[in-house]
Amino acid sequence: MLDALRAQYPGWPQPFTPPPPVYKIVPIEGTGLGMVATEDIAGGATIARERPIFLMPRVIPASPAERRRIDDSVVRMLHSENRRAFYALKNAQGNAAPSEVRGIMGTNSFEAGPFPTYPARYAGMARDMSRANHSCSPNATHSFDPATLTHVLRAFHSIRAGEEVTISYLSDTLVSYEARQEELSCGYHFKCGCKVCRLSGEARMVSAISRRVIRERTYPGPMREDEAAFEVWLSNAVRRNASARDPSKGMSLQLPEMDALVWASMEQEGCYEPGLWELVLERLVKASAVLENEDAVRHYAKKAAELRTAQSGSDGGWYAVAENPRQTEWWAKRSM
Ligand SMILES: C[S@@+](CC[C@H](N)C(=O)[O-])C[C@H]1O[C@@H](n2cnc3c(N)ncnc32)[C@H](O)[C@@H]1O
Repeated sequence: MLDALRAQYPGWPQPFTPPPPVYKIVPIEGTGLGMVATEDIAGGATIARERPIFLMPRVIPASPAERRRIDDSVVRMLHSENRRAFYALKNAQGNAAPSEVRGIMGTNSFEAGPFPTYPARYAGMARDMSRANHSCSPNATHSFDPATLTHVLRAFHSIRAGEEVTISYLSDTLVSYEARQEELSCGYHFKCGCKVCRLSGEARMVSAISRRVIRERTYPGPMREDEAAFEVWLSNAVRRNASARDPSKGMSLQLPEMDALVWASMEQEGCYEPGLWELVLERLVKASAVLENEDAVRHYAKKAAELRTAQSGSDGGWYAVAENPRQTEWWAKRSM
């Protein structure tokens, strides 16, 4: 695996420069320690980049006793500073874990990899990043950069100084309140009191429905329907060219309805479903360009740039669209 990494990333692991600190680790009521922004952080910006204290395959074909010996010897081999940092991390699993090392790993590890030619899933812990608490409406997301062998934390959207930086521990944030609590209670031994879980009555119902709307649009059938609906919207927009431009004729066009609803739900819930948000934003950008609404193109393209950067480290060309709405091929398509 190391040879494959060196072949793919010359000079592996490539050096990296830790970004200037924009957070501090402080006690947060009801959660132990947490990460708080010390200055305003822009959407897509890197909050932290750290090498893991150590990496370990998630699954090792070994008996429980052997696994325990392997875990303990890995931690024993660490540099004393890293060993101290590791044992200082929270063990929320206590006696429910087979050992202290496994309890700390289970509480704090992030996904690491994938590594070329090696399919195993790895877990890595980070001194600061592992202090980030959970929210069902997180403002940051974790990724792993194999080239520099670093964990990276980036902001989904702008975070104000003094705001807590949160990530999601859930395998799926779009499930119900009860299902979310169950996963967090089994895996991390806490009852979530984030702003979404504190909602009650009608507000909780609206949140649940919004999450269901997002979930439903990720299925292949609805995905095809939304793509088809956009084509219909587009041909209507082109057909109604002249009258649609003149609001006095009562023909002003709205953005494609389902895309506008799904995007509003994603923003409200802070759930940017990979594989869906970019399709939705792309259609909203195209539709806004067709309607020659420069501000709307800028707005949606900037959101796409921030999310793409947060999830992958590169904006995918969205900032160029945000800067030059009139240069997109969709601009004024109606009048062509
Ligand atoms: C990875 S640690 C996060 C850092 C931890 N708060 C600390 O003091 O080191 C995960 C643990 O933090 C606590 N925690 C994280 N998010 C929480 C939340 N939303 N509500 C309550 N406790 C939370 C739980 O004890 C959880 O098992």
